[in-house]
Amino acid sequence: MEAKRINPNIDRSEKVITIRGLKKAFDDFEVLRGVDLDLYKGENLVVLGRSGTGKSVLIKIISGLLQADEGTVNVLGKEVSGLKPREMDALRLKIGFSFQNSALYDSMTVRENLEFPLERHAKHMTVAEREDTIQYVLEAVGLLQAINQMPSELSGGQRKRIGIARTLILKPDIMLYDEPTAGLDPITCIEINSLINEVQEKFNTSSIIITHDLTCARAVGDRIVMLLDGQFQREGTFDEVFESNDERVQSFYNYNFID
Ligand SMILES: Nc1ncnc2c1ncn2[C@@H]1O[C@H](COP(=O)(O)OP(=O)(O)OP(=O)(O)O)[C@@H](O)[C@H]1O
Repeated sequence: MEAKRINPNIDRSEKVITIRGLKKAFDDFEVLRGVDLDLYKGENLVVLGRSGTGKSVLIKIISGLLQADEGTVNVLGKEVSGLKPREMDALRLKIGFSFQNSALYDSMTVRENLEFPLERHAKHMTVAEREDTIQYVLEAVGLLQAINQMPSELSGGQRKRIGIARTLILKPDIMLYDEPTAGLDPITCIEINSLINEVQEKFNTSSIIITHDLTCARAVGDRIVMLLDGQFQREGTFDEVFESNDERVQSFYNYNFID
C-alpha cells in the first residue's frame, strides 16, 4: 500500500479553516470536547476516528449544518457562528460536501444531476458554458461516457465519482469528503483514493477527508489527525500518528486489515 506523496503546493502561510476549543454535546453526551484544527491551503487532511466519535458532527459544524456549543470556527476568513443565513449560504457554495451515499437524484440523468446546481447557483452561465463545465468535471472524474445514463445504471464507485463531479461543478475552495470509500470494494477504493488526489491537484482544493479506512488515510492524507475521546490526540503523517504506544491508537490500527 503506497503512502501519499505530500503535495508540494500546500501553502502553510494560508489557513482556510481554523477551529479553536470547539465543543458540541447532545443532551448529556459530549461528542466534541475542545477540538482545535487548522486546514492549510491545498492540503488533504484526514480525520480518523472510530464510529460515533463525532467526525460527521465536525464537518456538519464546519458547513453550518449544526451549531457549535462553544469555540470558534473560522472558514475562509469568516466566523461561521456570526453569519446571517444569506452569508452562510454564500459560504456554503465555496464548500463542496461529498456525502457518504453520493446523494444523486435517481430520476435524473447524470447530465441533469450536474446541471441542477448550475441552474440554481450559476444563472449567469450560457447553455454552452454549462455544457462545457459539465463535460469538464465528468472528464476530470473519468466518466464522460456516462453523461446520458441514469444513476441506477452505474456501479457504486461510478455513482461516487458522479457525486464528486457534482460537488466540483461549482468550483469549491474546500472539499469535505464523508467516508469516501465506505461500502466500496478494495479496487474501487484505490480508484477513489486516486481521484481524491487528482481533484486536489487539478482543482487546487483544500480537503478534509473523514474516514476509518486506513488504506484511504494513507493514500490521500498529507496530514492525519485522530479523534479520540472528543479531541484530536494524534497529529502528523500516517507513520507519525501510528508510532504511538497509546492502546487506543494501536487497537484502531490492528482492527484495520492493512499490509
Ligand atoms: N443531530 C443529532 N442529535 C443527537 N445526537 C447526534 C446527532 N448527530 C450526531 N449525534 C451523535 O453524536 C455522536 C457522533 O456522531 P457522528 O455521526 O459524528 O459520528 P462519526 O464519528 O461520524 O461516526 P461514523 O464513522 O459511524 O459515521 C453519535 O453518538 C451520534 O449519535
